[in-house]
Amino acid sequence: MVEVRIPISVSEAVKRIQAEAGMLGSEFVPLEESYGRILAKPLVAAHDVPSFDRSPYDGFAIRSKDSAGASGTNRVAFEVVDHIGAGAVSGKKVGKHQAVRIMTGAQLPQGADAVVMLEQTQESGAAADAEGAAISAAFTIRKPFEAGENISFRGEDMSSGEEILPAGSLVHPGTIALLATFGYERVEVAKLPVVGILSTGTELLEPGSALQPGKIRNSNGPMIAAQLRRMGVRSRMYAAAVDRLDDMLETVRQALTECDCLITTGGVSVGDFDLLPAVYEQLGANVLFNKVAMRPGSVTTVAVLDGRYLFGLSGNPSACYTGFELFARPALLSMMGAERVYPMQTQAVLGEDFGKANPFTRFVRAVYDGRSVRPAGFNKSNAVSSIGRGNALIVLPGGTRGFKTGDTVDVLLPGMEEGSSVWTL
Ligand SMILES: Nc1nc2c(c(=O)[nH]1)N[C@H]1C(S)=C(S)[C@@H](COP(=O)(O)OP(=O)(O)OC[C@H]3O[C@@H](n4cnc5c(N)ncnc54)[C@H](O)[C@@H]3O)O[C@H]1N2
Ligand code: MOO
Ligand SMILES: [Mg+2]
Repeated sequence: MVEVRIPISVSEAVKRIQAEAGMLGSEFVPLEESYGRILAKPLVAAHDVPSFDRSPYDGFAIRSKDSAGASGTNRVAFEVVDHIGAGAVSGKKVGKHQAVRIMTGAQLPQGADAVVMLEQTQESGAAADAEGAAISAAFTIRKPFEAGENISFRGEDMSSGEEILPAGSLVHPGTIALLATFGYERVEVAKLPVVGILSTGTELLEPGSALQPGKIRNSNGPMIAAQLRRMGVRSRMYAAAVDRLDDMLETVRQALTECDCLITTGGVSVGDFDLLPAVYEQLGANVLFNKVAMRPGSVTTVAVLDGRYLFGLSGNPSACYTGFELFARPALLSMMGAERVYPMQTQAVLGEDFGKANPFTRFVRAVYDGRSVRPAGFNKSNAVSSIGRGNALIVLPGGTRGFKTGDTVDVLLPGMEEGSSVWTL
């Protein structure tokens, strides 16, 4: 008798998995190695940014009150008493009708409360500064300035003590800029899970091998390694396992002593050589589910043993890809305390009819161009082409109807950093 499995919804599957996520703890890494990691602590501003009032323009720092009454017919003149670039601090205090020639980023001199852009002045009386560079000794303006005009104020970006990012944030290039701003040489980030990958199937050959009758090359193993890498996690690749229970059990047992999580592919369905169900049983693992109301990947099985996840992804490549993004990735991110564990979602206009109805929720490998989305070709569970061509997954809820060109559909965007091929703005 073939085992009858009861399918659960995708969201119930995600919920059961997420409920099991244990935290991995944290470690310190050098700033330059923190890219792609998850912050273990909130990032709090250690000082005001900017930490001094500064000029946002190349121009002249003046006292605004001296500009009162300036107009096209009544130009007001200033004497230039100093000349500073960013990094320099003027020792002068700006007095009545005086100005300091100041470049973008330089600290505002004492006494000044406004900056006149170079373009807003008419310069006269050329002279030279200490280094011999030409400066204008005087200039006139034709409009009054308000106190605070053209000033980048201390603390306007961030004020000391303010929480800028919560714990669980992904360290992206902008985060690196923040960390550097506050002088972090080392950053406290979540430990990375050690993730094992075991491809199962007597039919599997390594990518370097010539094809043989009845055999195929193992594409799931390298694919999962890359899916992990895309989220900053390195993997431990186990040699593909033939479909023999004792060997497989031994490899899985070994892997569980070395890894926080083991991802297997293949052998989770009801076939005579689908041995993962027996492996889970022999290990005494707690199987969270073994059937999900989704296509592809309905046979995806997830179990836990001693706080370790066992992801039994389907052997079919499209199902394997989808199962990783929907189930394994969020779980691994939760182990790292990440804030945003689920794939980026959007909605788009369907660019092609999708006639067939299906009672299960479908995840169709697709190409998304920023506006519309269309299936990426041959789209069966065993397809490799559509995962290779696609950059998105169309989500078609289960039901009795098909979908038409122009329908608005939900879209998942794994690997957002890959970007778009068209400029949509
Ligand atoms: N009688 C039934 N048969 C099947 C059912 C079912 O419910 N009843 N489910 C089907 C569905 S749905 C799927 S999906 C597959 C799942 O199969 P398994 O997860 O058990 O995986 P395998 O049987 O090992 O392999 C399936 C398929 O994928 C190829 N494969 C396996 N590993 C890899 C790899 N590392 N790289 C590339 N391709 C791989 C394998 O050669 C098979 O062609 O079961 C259906 N059957
Ligand atoms: O699990 Mo299968 O991929 O639904 O076709
Ligand atoms: Mg099978």
